[in-house]
Amino acid sequence: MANAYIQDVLAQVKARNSHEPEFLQAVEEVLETLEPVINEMPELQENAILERMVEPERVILFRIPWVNDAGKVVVNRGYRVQFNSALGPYKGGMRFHPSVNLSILKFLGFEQVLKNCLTTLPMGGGKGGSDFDPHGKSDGEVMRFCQSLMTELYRHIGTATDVPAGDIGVGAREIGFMYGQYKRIANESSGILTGKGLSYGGSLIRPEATGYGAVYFAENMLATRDEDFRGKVCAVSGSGNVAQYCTEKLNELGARVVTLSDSNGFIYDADGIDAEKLAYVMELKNVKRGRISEYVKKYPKATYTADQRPWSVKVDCAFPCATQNEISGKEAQTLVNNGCRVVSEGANMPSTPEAIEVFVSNKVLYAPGKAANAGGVAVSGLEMTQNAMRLSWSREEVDARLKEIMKNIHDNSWNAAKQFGNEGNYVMGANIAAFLKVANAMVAHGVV
Ligand SMILES: NC(=O)C1=CN([C@@H]2O[C@H](COP(=O)(O)OP(=O)(O)OC[C@H]3O[C@@H](n4cnc5c(N)ncnc54)[C@H](OP(=O)(O)O)[C@@H]3O)[C@@H](O)[C@H]2O)C=CC1
Ligand SMILES: O=C(O)CCC(=O)C(=O)O
Repeated sequence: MANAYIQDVLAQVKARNSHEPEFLQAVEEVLETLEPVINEMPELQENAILERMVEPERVILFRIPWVNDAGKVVVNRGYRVQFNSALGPYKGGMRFHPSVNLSILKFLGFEQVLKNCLTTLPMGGGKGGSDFDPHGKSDGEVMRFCQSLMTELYRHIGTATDVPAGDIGVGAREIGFMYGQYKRIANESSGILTGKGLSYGGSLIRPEATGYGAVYFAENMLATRDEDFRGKVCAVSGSGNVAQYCTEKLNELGARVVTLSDSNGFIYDADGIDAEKLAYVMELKNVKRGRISEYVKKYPKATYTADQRPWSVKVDCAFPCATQNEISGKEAQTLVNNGCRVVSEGANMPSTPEAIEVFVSNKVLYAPGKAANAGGVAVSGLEMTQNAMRLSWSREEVDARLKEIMKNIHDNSWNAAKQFGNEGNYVMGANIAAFLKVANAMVAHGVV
């Protein structure tokens, strides 16, 4: 990379955040694709736009004391990273997972700013969460934890300030508990969170949106080669919200999904995880809160491989829908060697830099998470719109809007890559399309 301004900023980011590997990875991945625009727009350097974009506007860190079922006081750490509000209120999920730290939330917040911009809806970017692990906790423990978290967080959020949502470990149950506590403290019913239940202001299709969106994006990529999903064999990783609805949509479009996973291993079902098997997985994961290994007891023709990810299986398409850095360079090469030609990221930053290099250099139709998984936050934006209008759209209407948004993100990313001489490179296209819009808004706002 030749551009001196980008190199200077990267060096500063590394010096200042040397203990934050995921954040550095996300920033480096974006900055190294921006050279063509930085070269053409000296005003960006004059306004220190890159320096400002890599620094969160605000980071809130707080303690979350709560009482477990044994009567013991437990203290977790809570965060909200309010990264960039140039385009609208901070918007992004809350993650509950023992691995949560500032590096992970800053990488997610940084990505969220660009992702939200791609949706074309007026949303800034943020992310938050806690090192709390919901696995193995009772509903009562999860409720007390969520109430304690919101008792601090409520003063930092608002419909025009910051609107959190779900992410890993935060689904309908957790959103409900957080919403209830917000309403109680603030004495108001408002669209303060998205991903809410339908009966109290949620949007139809929000639960499905991230998984469906990743498939819609891939459908658009396949269309550039006059192909569709019929008969395609697909690997999906994870077995949570995004993986479940990704599988549902792939089934609907005629593909055969042969894998799912969790943090302990993956299942392989050569016959395909059809609608009936998927309903079993949804009950297993969302209600019983069990492990994916239990699938093979119910469907003995399938196999379970402990401590492995599903990327060794021969597939046409891969949908990483679990977590960051879940595809190494070696695994990417295995996928490509086995004939995989489409990768659409339901998760945030699931491919390592080495894996991205393998996909791009082998001309895989590769959609980075900030483009491919933007459907979730897009429908969150639509939930905010419906809340503001105090009405609800039908399933068909929201799904049609989601499809249109995913097509626009695809086309805008494609066109930006083409304009800057790298046709077919969705990494560069998505980064440039989003960056330019955020940067221009920041220039317009002056030095803030
Ligand atoms: N929900 C949403 O709307 C959006 C989510 N995303 C991203 O999609 C991904 C999945 O989120 P979501 O489905 O909502 O989360 P869920 O909590 O519903 O599911 C997460 C899944 O990923 C697995 N997983 C989590 N951590 C790891 C790990 N370290 N190694 C292997 N597997 C892991 C979980 O397994 P286990 O149960 O063993 O932990 C589980 O199967 C995340 O990257 C998230 O940031 C992106 C956009 C929007
Ligand atoms: O719906 C939202 O606000 C955020 C979803 C999210 O966390 C993400 O896009 O990674």
